[in-house]
Amino acid sequence: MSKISVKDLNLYYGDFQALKNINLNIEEKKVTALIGPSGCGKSTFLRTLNRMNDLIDGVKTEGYLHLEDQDIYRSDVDVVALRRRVGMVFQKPNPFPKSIYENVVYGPRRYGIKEKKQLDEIVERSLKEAALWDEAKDRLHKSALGLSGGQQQRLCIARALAMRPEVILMDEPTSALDPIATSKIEDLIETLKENYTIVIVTHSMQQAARISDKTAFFLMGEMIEFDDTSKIFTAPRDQRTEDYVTGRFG
Ligand SMILES: Nc1ncnc2c1ncn2[C@@H]1O[C@H](COP(=O)(O)OP(=O)(O)OP(=O)(O)O)[C@@H](O)[C@H]1O
Repeated sequence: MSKISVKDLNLYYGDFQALKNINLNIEEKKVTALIGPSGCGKSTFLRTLNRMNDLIDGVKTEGYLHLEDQDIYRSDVDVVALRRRVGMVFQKPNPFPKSIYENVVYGPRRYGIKEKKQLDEIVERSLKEAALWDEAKDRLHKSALGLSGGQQQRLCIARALAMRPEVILMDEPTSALDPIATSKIEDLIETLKENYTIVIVTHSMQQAARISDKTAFFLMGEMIEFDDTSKIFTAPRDQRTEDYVTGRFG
Protein backbone atom coordinates (compact mmCIF):
# COMPACT_ATOMS: atom_id res chain seq x y z
CA MET A 1 0.00 0.00 0.00
CA SER A 2 1.30 3.41 -0.78
CA LYS A 3 1.82 5.79 2.13
CA ILE A 4 3.09 8.80 0.19
CA SER A 5 2.34 9.49 -3.46
CA VAL A 6 4.37 11.97 -5.43
CA LYS A 7 3.22 13.17 -8.84
CA ASP A 8 4.89 15.59 -11.22
CA LEU A 9 7.03 17.14 -8.51
CA ASN A 10 9.25 20.06 -9.50
CA LEU A 11 11.31 22.10 -7.08
CA TYR A 12 13.25 25.30 -7.70
CA TYR A 13 15.80 27.14 -5.57
CA GLY A 14 15.29 30.54 -7.16
CA ASP A 15 16.00 29.96 -10.86
CA PHE A 16 17.74 26.64 -10.32
CA GLN A 17 15.57 23.56 -10.80
CA ALA A 18 16.72 20.97 -8.27
CA LEU A 19 13.95 18.38 -8.84
CA LYS A 20 12.51 17.58 -12.25
CA ASN A 21 9.18 15.88 -12.69
CA ILE A 22 9.50 13.28 -9.95
CA ASN A 23 6.86 10.53 -9.75
CA LEU A 24 6.88 7.73 -7.21
CA ASN A 25 4.90 6.01 -4.51
CA ILE A 26 6.45 5.29 -1.16
CA GLU A 27 5.12 2.08 0.29
CA GLU A 28 3.86 1.75 3.81
CA LYS A 29 6.08 -0.06 6.34
CA LYS A 30 8.90 -0.48 3.90
CA VAL A 31 12.34 1.10 3.72
CA THR A 32 12.85 3.27 0.64
CA ALA A 33 16.45 4.32 -0.08
CA LEU A 34 17.38 7.39 -2.12
CA ILE A 35 20.75 7.07 -3.82
CA GLY A 36 22.73 9.07 -6.38
CA PRO A 37 25.83 11.24 -6.70
CA SER A 38 26.37 14.34 -4.59
CA GLY A 39 24.09 17.22 -5.53
CA CYS A 40 21.55 15.09 -7.43
CA GLY A 41 18.65 16.18 -5.21
CA LYS A 42 18.25 13.34 -2.71
CA SER A 43 18.10 15.54 0.39
CA THR A 44 15.96 18.10 -1.38
CA PHE A 45 13.49 15.38 -2.28
CA LEU A 46 13.50 13.98 1.25
CA ARG A 47 12.75 17.43 2.65
CA THR A 48 9.76 17.92 0.36
CA LEU A 49 8.04 15.07 2.21
CA ASN A 50 7.54 17.05 5.41
CA ARG A 51 7.93 20.52 3.94
CA MET A 52 11.32 21.18 5.49
CA ASN A 53 12.25 23.10 2.33
CA ASP A 54 9.64 25.69 3.32
CA LEU A 55 12.25 26.99 5.76
CA ILE A 56 14.58 27.93 2.87
CA ASP A 57 14.10 31.31 1.17
CA GLY A 58 13.17 31.33 -2.49
CA VAL A 59 12.04 27.71 -2.77
CA LYS A 60 9.16 26.94 -5.11
CA THR A 61 7.53 23.50 -5.08
CA GLU A 62 5.05 22.30 -7.71
CA GLY A 63 3.15 19.04 -8.03
CA TYR A 64 1.09 16.67 -5.93
CA LEU A 65 2.35 15.11 -2.74
CA HIS A 66 -0.11 13.15 -0.69
CA LEU A 67 0.35 11.51 2.67
CA GLU A 68 -2.48 9.02 2.36
CA ASP A 69 -5.41 11.34 1.68
CA GLN A 70 -3.76 14.51 2.93
CA ASP A 71 -2.44 16.97 0.35
CA ILE A 72 0.92 17.89 1.93
CA TYR A 73 1.21 21.19 0.07
CA ARG A 74 -2.31 22.57 0.55
CA SER A 75 -2.02 26.10 1.85
CA ASP A 76 -4.06 25.34 4.94
CA VAL A 77 -1.93 22.37 6.07
CA ASP A 78 -0.75 22.62 9.66
CA VAL A 79 2.95 22.08 9.05
CA VAL A 80 3.68 21.30 12.69
CA ALA A 81 1.06 18.55 12.65
CA LEU A 82 2.44 17.29 9.34
CA ARG A 83 5.94 17.02 10.83
CA ARG A 84 4.46 15.13 13.71
CA ARG A 85 3.24 12.51 11.24
CA VAL A 86 6.44 12.68 9.19
CA GLY A 87 9.41 12.86 11.56
CA MET A 88 13.03 13.44 10.62
CA VAL A 89 16.50 12.35 11.67
CA PHE A 90 19.54 14.24 10.39
CA GLN A 91 23.05 13.38 9.32
CA LYS A 92 24.81 14.65 12.41
CA PRO A 93 23.28 13.53 15.69
CA ASN A 94 21.82 16.74 17.10
CA PRO A 95 20.50 16.12 20.62
CA PHE A 96 19.58 19.20 22.63
CA PRO A 97 22.07 20.09 25.39
CA LYS A 98 19.64 18.69 27.94
CA SER A 99 19.18 15.39 29.71
CA ILE A 100 18.34 12.21 27.81
CA TYR A 101 14.87 12.32 29.37
CA GLU A 102 14.26 15.94 28.37
CA ASN A 103 15.35 15.22 24.80
CA VAL A 104 12.72 12.51 24.43
CA VAL A 105 9.87 14.42 26.06
CA TYR A 106 10.62 17.68 24.26
CA GLY A 107 8.06 17.15 21.48
CA PRO A 108 5.32 15.56 23.62
CA ARG A 109 5.64 18.38 26.18
CA ARG A 110 5.20 20.96 23.43
CA TYR A 111 2.05 19.10 22.52
CA GLY A 112 0.76 19.68 26.00
CA ILE A 113 1.49 16.36 27.72
CA LYS A 114 2.33 17.29 31.31
CA GLU A 115 1.61 14.29 33.46
CA LYS A 116 4.82 12.73 34.73
CA LYS A 117 3.58 9.16 34.49
CA GLN A 118 2.64 9.62 30.86
CA LEU A 119 5.97 11.28 30.04
CA ASP A 120 7.84 8.48 31.82
CA GLU A 121 5.99 5.97 29.68
CA ILE A 122 6.83 7.83 26.49
CA VAL A 123 10.51 7.90 27.47
CA GLU A 124 10.61 4.19 28.19
CA ARG A 125 8.68 3.21 25.08
CA SER A 126 10.68 5.48 22.76
CA LEU A 127 14.07 4.49 24.13
CA LYS A 128 13.14 0.82 23.95
CA GLU A 129 11.96 1.21 20.37
CA ALA A 130 15.22 2.99 19.53
CA ALA A 131 17.24 0.18 21.16
CA LEU A 132 18.76 2.60 23.66
CA TRP A 133 16.86 1.79 26.84
CA ASP A 134 19.39 -0.64 28.33
CA GLU A 135 22.24 1.80 27.82
CA ALA A 136 20.31 4.85 28.98
CA LYS A 137 17.94 3.75 31.71
CA ASP A 138 20.35 4.44 34.57
CA ARG A 139 21.36 7.85 33.28
CA LEU A 140 18.10 9.36 32.05
CA HIS A 141 18.72 12.64 33.85
CA LYS A 142 22.31 12.99 32.69
CA SER A 143 23.25 15.11 29.70
CA ALA A 144 22.58 13.63 26.28
CA LEU A 145 25.90 15.08 25.18
CA GLY A 146 27.67 12.46 27.31
CA LEU A 147 26.44 9.70 25.00
CA SER A 148 28.58 8.32 22.18
CA GLY A 149 27.83 9.44 18.62
CA GLY A 150 25.90 6.26 17.84
CA GLN A 151 23.92 6.51 21.07
CA GLN A 152 23.17 10.16 20.33
CA GLN A 153 21.82 9.19 16.93
CA ARG A 154 19.61 6.50 18.50
CA LEU A 155 18.44 9.17 20.95
CA CYS A 156 17.50 11.39 18.01
CA ILE A 157 15.53 8.46 16.61
CA ALA A 158 13.86 8.01 20.03
CA ARG A 159 13.02 11.72 20.02
CA ALA A 160 11.33 11.30 16.65
CA LEU A 161 9.51 8.15 17.84
CA ALA A 162 8.19 9.96 20.92
CA MET A 163 5.83 11.84 18.62
CA ARG A 164 4.42 8.56 17.26
CA PRO A 165 5.11 9.46 13.64
CA GLU A 166 3.90 7.36 10.72
CA VAL A 167 6.85 8.11 8.47
CA ILE A 168 10.49 8.67 9.45
CA LEU A 169 12.80 10.53 7.08
CA MET A 170 16.51 9.86 7.59
CA ASP A 171 19.13 11.98 5.88
CA GLU A 172 22.36 9.97 5.87
CA PRO A 173 21.82 8.95 9.49
CA THR A 174 25.03 6.92 9.77
CA SER A 175 27.50 8.99 7.81
CA ALA A 176 29.04 10.42 11.00
CA LEU A 177 29.23 7.04 12.74
CA ASP A 178 31.75 4.22 12.97
CA PRO A 179 30.96 0.77 11.51
CA ILE A 180 29.69 -0.74 14.79
CA ALA A 181 27.36 2.19 15.52
CA THR A 182 26.27 2.10 11.88
CA SER A 183 25.41 -1.55 12.07
CA LYS A 184 23.30 -0.95 15.22
CA ILE A 185 21.33 1.75 13.43
CA GLU A 186 20.87 -0.53 10.42
CA ASP A 187 19.51 -3.30 12.68
CA LEU A 188 17.24 -0.75 14.29
CA ILE A 189 15.87 0.40 10.94
CA GLU A 190 15.11 -3.24 10.13
CA THR A 191 12.99 -3.48 13.30
CA LEU A 192 11.36 -0.09 12.94
CA LYS A 193 9.91 -0.88 9.55
CA GLU A 194 7.48 -3.27 11.22
CA ASN A 195 5.64 -0.18 12.47
CA TYR A 196 6.89 2.76 10.45
CA THR A 197 7.44 3.82 6.87
CA ILE A 198 11.09 4.83 6.40
CA VAL A 199 12.73 6.92 3.71
CA ILE A 200 16.51 7.12 3.91
CA VAL A 201 19.12 9.06 1.97
CA THR A 202 22.40 7.20 1.85
CA HIS A 203 25.74 7.58 0.15
CA SER A 204 26.50 3.96 0.78
CA MET A 205 25.21 1.59 -1.84
CA GLN A 206 26.04 -1.32 0.44
CA GLN A 207 23.79 0.23 3.04
CA ALA A 208 20.96 0.74 0.56
CA ALA A 209 21.34 -2.86 -0.58
CA ARG A 210 21.39 -4.15 3.00
CA ILE A 211 18.46 -2.34 4.51
CA SER A 212 16.04 -1.10 1.86
CA ASP A 213 13.12 -2.73 0.09
CA LYS A 214 12.86 -0.09 -2.62
CA THR A 215 15.54 2.12 -4.11
CA ALA A 216 15.24 5.34 -6.10
CA PHE A 217 18.26 6.45 -8.13
CA PHE A 218 18.55 10.21 -8.68
CA LEU A 219 20.79 12.01 -11.14
CA MET A 220 20.94 15.79 -11.67
CA GLY A 221 17.47 16.39 -10.28
CA GLU A 222 15.79 13.54 -12.11
CA MET A 223 14.68 10.25 -10.73
CA ILE A 224 16.18 7.86 -13.23
CA GLU A 225 14.88 4.60 -11.82
CA PHE A 226 12.77 3.36 -8.94
CA ASP A 227 12.28 -0.31 -8.22
CA ASP A 228 12.77 -3.16 -5.79
CA THR A 229 16.23 -2.79 -4.29
CA SER A 230 17.29 -6.23 -5.51
CA LYS A 231 16.34 -5.24 -9.05
CA ILE A 232 18.20 -1.91 -8.91
CA PHE A 233 21.38 -3.65 -7.78
CA THR A 234 21.26 -6.73 -9.96
CA ALA A 235 19.28 -5.91 -13.08
CA PRO A 236 18.62 -2.19 -13.46
CA ARG A 237 16.77 -1.08 -16.56
CA ASP A 238 18.71 2.12 -17.18
CA GLN A 239 22.37 2.16 -18.20
CA ARG A 240 22.98 5.18 -15.94
CA THR A 241 21.73 3.25 -12.91
CA GLU A 242 23.96 0.36 -13.81
CA ASP A 243 26.98 2.63 -14.20
CA TYR A 244 26.30 4.14 -10.80
CA VAL A 245 25.66 0.96 -8.84
CA THR A 246 28.68 -0.76 -10.35
CA GLY A 247 30.83 2.23 -9.37
CA ARG A 248 31.60 3.40 -12.88
CA PHE A 249 30.83 6.96 -11.87
CA GLY A 250 29.82 9.02 -8.88
N1 LIG B 1 19.33 25.99 -0.01
C1 LIG B 1 19.73 25.85 -1.27
N2 LIG B 1 19.79 26.91 -2.09
C2 LIG B 1 20.19 26.76 -3.39
N3 LIG B 1 20.53 25.59 -3.94
C3 LIG B 1 20.49 24.50 -3.17
C4 LIG B 1 20.08 24.57 -1.80
N4 LIG B 1 20.14 23.32 -1.29
C5 LIG B 1 20.55 22.52 -2.29
N5 LIG B 1 20.76 23.22 -3.44
C6 LIG B 1 21.21 22.69 -4.73
O1 LIG B 1 20.27 21.73 -5.17
C7 LIG B 1 20.93 20.60 -5.72
C8 LIG B 1 20.51 19.35 -4.98
O2 LIG B 1 21.05 19.41 -3.66
P1 LIG B 1 20.77 18.28 -2.57
O3 LIG B 1 21.42 18.70 -1.30
O4 LIG B 1 19.34 17.96 -2.54
O5 LIG B 1 21.55 17.06 -3.21
P2 LIG B 1 22.00 15.69 -2.56
O6 LIG B 1 21.81 14.69 -3.63
O7 LIG B 1 21.31 15.47 -1.28
O8 LIG B 1 23.53 15.95 -2.32
P3 LIG B 1 24.52 15.37 -1.20
O9 LIG B 1 24.58 13.91 -1.44
O10 LIG B 1 25.81 16.05 -1.51
O11 LIG B 1 23.94 15.75 0.12
C9 LIG B 1 22.42 20.90 -5.66
O12 LIG B 1 22.81 21.41 -6.91
C10 LIG B 1 22.53 21.95 -4.58
O13 LIG B 1 23.61 22.79 -4.82
